[in-house]
Amino acid sequence: MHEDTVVGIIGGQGWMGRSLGLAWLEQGLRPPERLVISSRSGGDAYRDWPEVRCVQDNRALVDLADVIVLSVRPQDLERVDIDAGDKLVISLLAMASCQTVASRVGSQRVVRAMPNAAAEIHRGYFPWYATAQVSDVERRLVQTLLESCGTARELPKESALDYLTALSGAGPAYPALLAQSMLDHARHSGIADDIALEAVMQTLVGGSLLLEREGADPGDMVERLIAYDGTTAKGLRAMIDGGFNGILHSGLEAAHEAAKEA
Ligand SMILES: NC(=O)C1=CN([C@@H]2O[C@H](COP(=O)(O)OP(=O)(O)OC[C@H]3O[C@@H](n4cnc5c(N)ncnc54)[C@H](O)[C@@H]3O)[C@@H](O)[C@H]2O)C=CC1
Ligand SMILES: O=C(O)[C@@H]1CCC=N1
Repeated sequence: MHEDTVVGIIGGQGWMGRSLGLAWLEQGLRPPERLVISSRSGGDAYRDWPEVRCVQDNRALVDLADVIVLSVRPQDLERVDIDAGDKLVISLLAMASCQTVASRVGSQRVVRAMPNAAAEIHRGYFPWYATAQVSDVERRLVQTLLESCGTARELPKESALDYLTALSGAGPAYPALLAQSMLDHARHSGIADDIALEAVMQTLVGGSLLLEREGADPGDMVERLIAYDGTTAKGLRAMIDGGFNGILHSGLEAAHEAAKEA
């Protein structure tokens, strides 16, 4: 990335926009004077970076920026009235294809990326797809900008992004649902709230870190614990026989359907 490159984030005070913007500042990827933020809702996410330019007018942002990140809710896209010309536009929007974004912003150099909530702690997952007009140099820039908040991966086909919106885009919600269900059961089993919460959180975080370190197929761990044939196996068999996979898959399917552009 050229040292003079100015990056603008439309919606930069929002959850994903500020996750990226602050990561770039904290990691030195962009000096504050090379970052421009616009947001309809105001906000003070950049209060510690006074040289960051916060503007109200998206057209002013487009004039100032070389690369434009679009980080508004899908339903707000139609109100983003800009002409990005031949500039690179990186869209974080769910349910909005590259073609839809290109038609809206007036540039054919579009990247569509699908972040997730863990971007906030730089453990996100960013699959992304670029239109043919995006150059190799720009693709390297995109990869650098996105992996500031976790893991980023360029996809060969845009079509996978609808499914990944459901799988990884929404994904951080699934451990939260699992934790909530485990907590409910622990409390109904007479475990004190503080112990129940500590047990659930340590178990889910520790178990995830163990999976990450093992690096193996998670199914191997499931099979290994079933083969161990202890109390864990009794629980796993009851969950699997009780329809766990079917319920999870139906949820992923519902989210996938919702992610498809209308
Ligand atoms: N939050 C998440 O976990 C994920 C979000 N996404 C996508 O990221 C995008 C941003 O989502 P969030 O950051 O969660 O939303 P958010 O609601 O936190 O932030 C959106 C920001 O855009 C601003 N905005 C709206 N219209 C505007 C306009 N015309 N001009 C300038 N700013 C405007 C709002 O004021 C707000 O600050 C969405 O398209 C969403 O689908 C994708 C995956 C995960
Ligand atoms: O829930 C949503 O609509 C956004 C897009 C995928 C994850 N969060």
